[in-house]
Amino acid sequence: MTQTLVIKIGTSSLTGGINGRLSLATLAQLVEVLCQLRQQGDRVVLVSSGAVGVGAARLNLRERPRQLARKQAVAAVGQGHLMRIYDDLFTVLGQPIAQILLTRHDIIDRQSYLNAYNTFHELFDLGVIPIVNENDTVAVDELKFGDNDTLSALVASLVEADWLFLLTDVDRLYSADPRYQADAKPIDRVERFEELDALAITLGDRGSEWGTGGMATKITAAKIASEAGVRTAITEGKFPHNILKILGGEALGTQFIPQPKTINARKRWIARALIPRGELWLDAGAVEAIVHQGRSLLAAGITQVKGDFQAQDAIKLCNSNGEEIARGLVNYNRQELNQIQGKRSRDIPEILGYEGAETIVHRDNLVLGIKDHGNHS
Ligand SMILES: Nc1ncnc2c1ncn2[C@@H]1O[C@H](COP(=O)(O)OP(=O)(O)O)[C@@H](O)[C@H]1O
Ligand SMILES: N[C@@H](CCC(=O)OP(=O)(O)O)C(=O)O
Repeated sequence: MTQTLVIKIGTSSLTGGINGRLSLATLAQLVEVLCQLRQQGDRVVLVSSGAVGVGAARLNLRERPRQLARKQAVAAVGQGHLMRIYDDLFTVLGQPIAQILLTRHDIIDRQSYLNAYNTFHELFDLGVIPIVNENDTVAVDELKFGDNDTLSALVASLVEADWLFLLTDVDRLYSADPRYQADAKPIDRVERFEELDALAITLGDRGSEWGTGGMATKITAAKIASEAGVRTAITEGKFPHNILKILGGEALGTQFIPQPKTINARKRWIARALIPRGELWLDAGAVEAIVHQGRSLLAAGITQVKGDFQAQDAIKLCNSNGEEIARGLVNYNRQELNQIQGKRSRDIPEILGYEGAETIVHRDNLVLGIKDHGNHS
């Protein structure tokens, strides 16, 4: 059976050894495994970090640059170098590759998102392995993925992958960072994310010296992927053959069981690809109408408006305690909502002086049961 596989390799696995230089053995084995999967007929996407790390090594920098402009410049050096190495290795095995650099903005913009979808599918048809990274050189600070774990999960959701592999420098998730707690317990399988909350895992906020996200961003990625029906495995990048073993059914690494897909691709994009720009707090009647009766949100049930947003931005819908109960695309901007919150729909044209949408968030643009990810600490 043909499968779609997204494999993400972190900086910590790509660069090892002396002075953070590229770990050639790992790269060569990874390339071999990916070519094997391609030859079996699978569709393969590689999400590769390393632009900043490789750029820094190329420029003989001793530590990861912190300042944005410097990081962007170093990434520009590293990305080209990294692709050249990938192209050399894949060419040895006759495998064509492509470079796809994405920014958060490309994912937020529906048209760019759909274009990216079409490009991935054309590349699959052509038998190419796309290699994805964040377009670090142009990404603006407040609109960055920052770590490639989240990016890889959004790519897995976009291409409707069967599997997401997160290759890192530990063999699996533990109850605590194994670098500091020798007795940390390994976690092999996660059926439901509530189990992780119950285990009270400690993840830290930063990974190894060159990595960015640590385990917290990997869990967030696994949640996003799982919601999109994608099975996720965290495993050690040093042993790329583990990918084949896991696909063959071996219980290696930490494997996250996907949830049944309950929302369509467009609603997944609203819920996870977009960044909410504001909040609408609702009274009990409005909560009941949207949660239990599947209705659109009308102005009458809005009690508070927060944030600064434009029409068609994503916003959070919250109950009277401020807990998020849904997310959606809003039909009015902040100033308009200040005027019409709590008002009857039929009075809106007179208040605003023009005919607007009847609903504030239409039910086709509304996603229920949303929880903010990444609340592990
Ligand atoms: N609970 C945990 N289980 C496993 N590893 C953890 C945990 N908490 C923190 N870590 C650390 O996360 C690191 C991997 O993250 P990171 O360096 O960002 O990797 P990558 O570059 O692969 O994204 C590991 O080296 C490990 O020390
Ligand atoms: N886009 C960045 C990724 C940053 C990064 O280090 O990510 P990761 O190693 O996956 O935690 C790069 O290529 O350097």
